[in-house]
Amino acid sequence: MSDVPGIELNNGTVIPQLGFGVFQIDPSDTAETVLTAFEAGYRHIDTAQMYGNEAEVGEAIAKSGLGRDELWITTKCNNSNHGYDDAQRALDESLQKLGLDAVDLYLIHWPLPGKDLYVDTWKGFEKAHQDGKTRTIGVSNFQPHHLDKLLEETETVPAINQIELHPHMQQAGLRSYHERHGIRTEAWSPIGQGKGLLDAPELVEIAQAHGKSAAQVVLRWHVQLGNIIFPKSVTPDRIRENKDIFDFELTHEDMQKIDGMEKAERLGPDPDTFAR
Ligand SMILES: NC(=O)C1=CN([C@@H]2O[C@H](COP(=O)(O)OP(=O)(O)OC[C@H]3O[C@@H](n4cnc5c(N)ncnc54)[C@H](OP(=O)(O)O)[C@@H]3O)[C@@H](O)[C@H]2O)C=CC1
Ligand SMILES: O=C1CO[C@H](CO)[C@@H](O)[C@@H]1O
Repeated sequence: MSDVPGIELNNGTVIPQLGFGVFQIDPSDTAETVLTAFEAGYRHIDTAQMYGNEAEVGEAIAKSGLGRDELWITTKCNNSNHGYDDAQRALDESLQKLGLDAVDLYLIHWPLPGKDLYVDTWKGFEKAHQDGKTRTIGVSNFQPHHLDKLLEETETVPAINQIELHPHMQQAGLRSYHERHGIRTEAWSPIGQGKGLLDAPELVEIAQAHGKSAAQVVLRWHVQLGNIIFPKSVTPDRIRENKDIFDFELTHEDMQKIDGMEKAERLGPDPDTFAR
């Protein structure tokens, strides 16, 4: 039995709240690193066509001996593949690389203001879902105005919006939009990419009080907020450490202290201008 809680989505499927992210893992290290994550008990992998390591994630899945129904695999449609037909072709390519008949979650990686094709792309996603190539469809880096347009012009409410979210970029407005519309929040760069954030005195103090690391405290803060997370690491001890977050609880005061760290400071691109 996995100790990772599941979160129910608006289509009734259940996603493991903790997964493993593989952005910036070199393809030559990916299969071994994902196998280390599987050994540590992770069952949810977050990859993307953009990351260039889907084939190696597929290699790890094949080698793991785990049943397909034990795993949650997410991938994302690359920015170069927006549009009704291209999005479906891109998913076919990802499935071939992953060695799967279907993924659990397919995401539009960025809304891409320059192209403004995300409504057509989403209709392609709806078709891919009907065709059984993905169990669930969602978006990433969407702002409320992008979501409004999908809700007005298409049939399916995204199950998930994957957005940059950590103590320095808490996204209160988007999170409450998601709650109002039954969309679950996935937090990318959940520990703020490690450096800097994890030295913050607030986190160090809370970590000492619980006998945990600052990374575990931040990940636990996400869990208690209901966010879905997939920290990345190539370091086996950290891979195990980041999963060891289900045996303690942050107090209301701890949560408030971390809430007070908000700076509205992005580490990644702004979705309203990012157009590549
Ligand atoms: N949809 C989108 O646009 C985006 C999605 N993502 C997704 O989110 C995932 C996670 O985000 P990412 O940007 O990688 O950032 P994370 O917040 O997961 O941080 C990863 C960094 O933190 C370090 N780290 C990991 N664990 C610890 C620890 N316990 N203590 C100290 N340092 C640690 C890692 O180092 P090391 O590896 O050396 O151990 C790495 O440098 C990605 O892999 C990807 O799947 C990310 C960006 C954008
Ligand atoms: O997933 C991703 C990883 O990070 C990149 C740089 O911030 C993003 O562009 C991309 O969306």
